[in-house]
Amino acid sequence: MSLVPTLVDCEKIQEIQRAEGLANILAIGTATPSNFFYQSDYPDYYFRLTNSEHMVNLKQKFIRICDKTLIKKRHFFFTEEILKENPNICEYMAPSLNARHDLVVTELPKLGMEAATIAIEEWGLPKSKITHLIFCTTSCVDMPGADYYLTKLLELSPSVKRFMMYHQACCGGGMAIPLAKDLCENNKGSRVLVVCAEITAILFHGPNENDLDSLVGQALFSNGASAIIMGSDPDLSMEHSIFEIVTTSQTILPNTEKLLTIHLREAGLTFKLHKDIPKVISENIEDVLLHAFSPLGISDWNSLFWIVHPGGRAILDLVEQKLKLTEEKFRASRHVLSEYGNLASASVLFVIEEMRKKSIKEGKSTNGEGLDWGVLLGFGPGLTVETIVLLRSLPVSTPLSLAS
Ligand SMILES: CC(C)(COP(=O)(O)OP(=O)(O)OC[C@H]1O[C@@H](n2cnc3c(N)ncnc32)[C@H](O)[C@@H]1OP(=O)(O)O)[C@@H](O)C(=O)NCCC(=O)NCCSC(=O)/C=C/c1ccc(O)cc1
Repeated sequence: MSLVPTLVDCEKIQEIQRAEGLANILAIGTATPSNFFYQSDYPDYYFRLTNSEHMVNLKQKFIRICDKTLIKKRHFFFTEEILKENPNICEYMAPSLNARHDLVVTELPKLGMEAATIAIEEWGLPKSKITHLIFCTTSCVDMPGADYYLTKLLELSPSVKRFMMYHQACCGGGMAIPLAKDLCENNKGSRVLVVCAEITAILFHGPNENDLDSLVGQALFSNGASAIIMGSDPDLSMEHSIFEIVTTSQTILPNTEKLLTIHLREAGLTFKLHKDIPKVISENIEDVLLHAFSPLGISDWNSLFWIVHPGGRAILDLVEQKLKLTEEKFRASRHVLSEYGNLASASVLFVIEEMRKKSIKEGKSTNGEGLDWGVLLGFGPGLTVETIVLLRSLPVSTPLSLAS
């Protein structure tokens, strides 16, 4: 008798491996370093710390940029003490990659663990049920990676299947969800922990008159971690479904590869943020949405709830104007931008959490501000990638950890 499985057997095996339902978000956690600055105080701190007080005009420009961001505060891992011990990190483009990496590599999994622990606690099931881990960051590159150290810190099973997503920048969160969805839907019973953590110390640079893009970045980026647990076919006697992930898609915008570029150099991450990024995103956004939503017969953008990467105030303003959205549609994204700044890959999960929390607080009928359908948008480097995740928001059920 042959021991080689027949084609029919293989199909059966494949069928058994697949989940029945769509992937769901089952729990969320967020964390930030305790050290933070109010945006209004940041220009004084930044120019003093980098010994740049003599650049009077540039400081005035930085004050104007900070003011226009509509960011209220940002959390940072780097304290004044750490920066003073590492003057090369403050000096514009001085070789400093080793020092940055040595600081970030050990701290990043710890920050990720804080967010993951909150998500696991909310989920309420034993950690041994986590089958996959996706760790996403643009803050360092190392081996073994942050996924490995987080597995050890959380005491997950050594046979958890790990995926490390490096350097996807701001679309990282939006890219991790489609990967987790595929894992959930193709592996019956799997539970995927997604962690996005950023300690953007890797791109902290002193000011320079010839690098205004960097100056804009110094006014935007901040540190934090977010985590979600995803799974298909939730056991509703023990698990809460927050959002169902219906479809995902990704698009490269034409002729945009020079608009947002990020390079790993001896001085850390250097980047170009073209002034036209908000305009180009807004000009393309309707086509991207039509492509994603026309199969569902949805074209009234105000009928959706919106989880948009808070990349910068101007991006939110122009997209909102272009789609003729009412003011409250980007409330959750604007709130996250104001309270935390641009958290790169971790941002969109902060927005999901903010939307869910507010929906519960206001007694809405679904986690998506009382609406059934919504969209998640992430904007990434290039500007070559747009990621869209469609969500069907499920009825509000308050997890125990949020009930008080
Ligand atoms: C809040 C901004 C920065 C300023 O507001 P505004 O309404 O445009 O105001 P202004 O036009 O008056 O600009 C204020 C000043 O800033 C200058 N400026 C205005 N954008 C610029 C500019 N890209 N260049 C260089 N000068 C400028 C502008 O020229 C002006 O200078 P001045 O006339 O002397 O006051 C606004 O432009 C804005 O939100 N821009 C979008 C920012 C943006 O591209 N966000 C990034 C998306 S990508 C991302 O999220 C992640 C990247 C990432 C990267 C690395 C990682 O590790 C992880 C992640």
